[in-house]
Amino acid sequence: MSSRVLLLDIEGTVCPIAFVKEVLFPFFSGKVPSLVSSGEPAVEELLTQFPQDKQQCLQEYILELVDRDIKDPVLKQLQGHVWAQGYEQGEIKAPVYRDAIELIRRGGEVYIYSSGSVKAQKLLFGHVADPDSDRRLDLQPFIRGYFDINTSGKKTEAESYRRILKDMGREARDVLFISDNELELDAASEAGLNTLLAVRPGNAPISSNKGYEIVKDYSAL
Ligand SMILES: CSCCC(=O)C(=O)COP(=O)(O)O
Ligand SMILES: [Mg+2]
Repeated sequence: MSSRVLLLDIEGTVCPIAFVKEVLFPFFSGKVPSLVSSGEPAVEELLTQFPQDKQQCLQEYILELVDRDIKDPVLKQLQGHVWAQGYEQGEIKAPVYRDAIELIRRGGEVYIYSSGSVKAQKLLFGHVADPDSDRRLDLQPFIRGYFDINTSGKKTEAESYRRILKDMGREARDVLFISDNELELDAASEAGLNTLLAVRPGNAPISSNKGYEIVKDYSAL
């Protein structure tokens, strides 16, 4: 398995779901009032992409998207913009699992595919909490490429994985996709990728009837 190209999900696969739901999302939600009134051109440009009938109640609309964990491409870009401040000011560090850090550092071909924007992904892997000190680790040099719902489409659609393979210039049989989400594995399998179901502490219970091979520890990969 070590020669395979790896395509890794983030939330529930390389870091705990709680980091996204209890740290990143609340950090963003707390900044929404100042975000919508910031007048920053880049932010304004994104806000205008939300539906016309939501323009009068943008704050409530954005907070509802976050609460319902809607994978909206505009929301994901706004989140990346806000999280940048948190990472750069040292308020946020990403608790990537120790065995995921080792897997990524091992020097194989590693790609990331997350609903979080490419900008948010680069921030996360550039600001990883060192499990052995209070320093931060930068894993970006070990990652070949990043894919998100803007670059490649929804993670639950096979076509998205076909686009990713084309961008990587790889055959499906050479790529191993690891995710905690069986719907994502369904789509990746339909596109012909190899798959593993990540089972980590804090993940939602898995449905027992799909039969995906499970991985609980990445040290054997
Ligand atoms: C780039 S970290 C933020 C992750 C995020 O916003 C999210 O919605 C989680 O999606 P994933 O596809 O990584 O499960
Ligand atoms: Mg996930």
